[in-house]
Amino acid sequence: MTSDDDARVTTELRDIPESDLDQALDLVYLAFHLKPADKTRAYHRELLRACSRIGAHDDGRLSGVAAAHRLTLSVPGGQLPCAALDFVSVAPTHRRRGVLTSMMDELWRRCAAEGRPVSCLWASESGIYGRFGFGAATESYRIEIDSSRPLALRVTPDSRPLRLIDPADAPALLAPRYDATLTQRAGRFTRDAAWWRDHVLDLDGARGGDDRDGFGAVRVVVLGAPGEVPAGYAVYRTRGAGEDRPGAVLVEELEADTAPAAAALWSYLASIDLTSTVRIQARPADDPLLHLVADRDQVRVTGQEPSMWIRLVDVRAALTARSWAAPVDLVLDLRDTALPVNAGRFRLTADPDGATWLPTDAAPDLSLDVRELASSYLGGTPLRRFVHAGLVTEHTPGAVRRLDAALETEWLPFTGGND
Ligand SMILES: CC(=O)SCCNC(=O)CCNC(=O)[C@H](O)C(C)(C)COP(=O)(O)OP(=O)(O)OC[C@H]1O[C@@H](n2cnc3c(N)ncnc32)[C@H](O)[C@@H]1OP(=O)(O)O
Repeated sequence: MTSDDDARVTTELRDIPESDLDQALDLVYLAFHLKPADKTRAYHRELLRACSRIGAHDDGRLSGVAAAHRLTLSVPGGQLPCAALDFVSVAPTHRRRGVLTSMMDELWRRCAAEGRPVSCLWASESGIYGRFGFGAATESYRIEIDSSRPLALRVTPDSRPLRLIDPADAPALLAPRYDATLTQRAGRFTRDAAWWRDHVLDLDGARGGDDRDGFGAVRVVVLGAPGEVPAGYAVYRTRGAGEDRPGAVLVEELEADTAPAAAALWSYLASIDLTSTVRIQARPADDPLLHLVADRDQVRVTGQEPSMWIRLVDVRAALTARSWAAPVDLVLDLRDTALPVNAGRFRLTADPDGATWLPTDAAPDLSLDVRELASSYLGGTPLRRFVHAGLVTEHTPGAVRRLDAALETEWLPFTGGND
């Protein structure tokens, strides 16, 4: 026991009214040790204003904040309303006394009231959210291309023209190409024009924009003739060489509809004069780039980390909303301590036409926790990895293989670095 454990505080949970947005931001900056520029604060204010906002109060004073963006998440075969948790902060005077726990309970109530079967987040620390039933559901690679020499490729690049466009025109031009990725990969969010402008392209520089580690203004290159939906595009910034560092290209987003289109964009980015390295912040683990290069030593994976965590708030709604790659009929014994309404023994019957999730008394084929189910839900980590790790129990030999085959997706789920 530590002194942290002795006093759970009585927390009054209320909506944070618009008049208290600045007070809420002050608490967020206190918890995250931030001192943002005025335009960044204004950007955060607008983001927070659009969120569902939970305030924890102790003796009338704000001691905790949790906010949820109302987003739509792509899942295999469809899309689901999602509560994307953000701005989670508890005053240092009130930490480890159950404030976050009570805000999470309120979040579940709001998800049920608003019909949001899933919640998601980016974790500031990986140790926090598993206890609330979140599992890491998408993963991203950091990649570096050695562009001091031409990028050697095994496929012929798409020969259509590459054009630099005005970033202000990008939301309208890029949206159709991006939207096509929603059906291809789970783990992506639908975007409106404001989300493109402020969040993805950072046109006003409120997210750090023009001065990210010396990288300059955002550039947008598209592949394809004017008037047609681009076959691909890249959002990037560049930095000239300094005394102790090479000139570099920083890729923030790249989408392409075919391997030749991707090859054309990667070749372009790796051939910009006065740069000798291409840094890519977030790519899917199954990025074709890793295979289409002729010399794999030219492309290095420099980091690998969990990206988005998800929580199946309404397990039945989430499971019956996704598509299934193969028929499966199994009994699952599901643990869910944070949301016991999901817990129990259920028969999952699924095939490519749909799924049912019904309570049963039959003996289970598998026992698992809701957080492992979350990690596998989008087609990310196969459940057998958790069997190997001793976290999922297989009672019927072969059951986990059958469930993995049904959960599998053609492409791994991915959530980009700028979402
Ligand atoms: C989606 C996002 O916004 S991520 C950002 C999260 N916020 C931050 O990192 C800002 C700085 N930190 C904070 O504001 C707070 O410490 C928070 C929000 C992380 C935790 O809030 P608290 O009110 O202290 O959490 P609470 O008391 O409800 O703890 C619940 C449980 O989580 C555990 N826990 C809380 N924080 C952490 C942590 N950082 N690492 C590991 N475990 C943690 C507690 O020990 C407790 O465990 P128990 O149930 O076994 O006793």
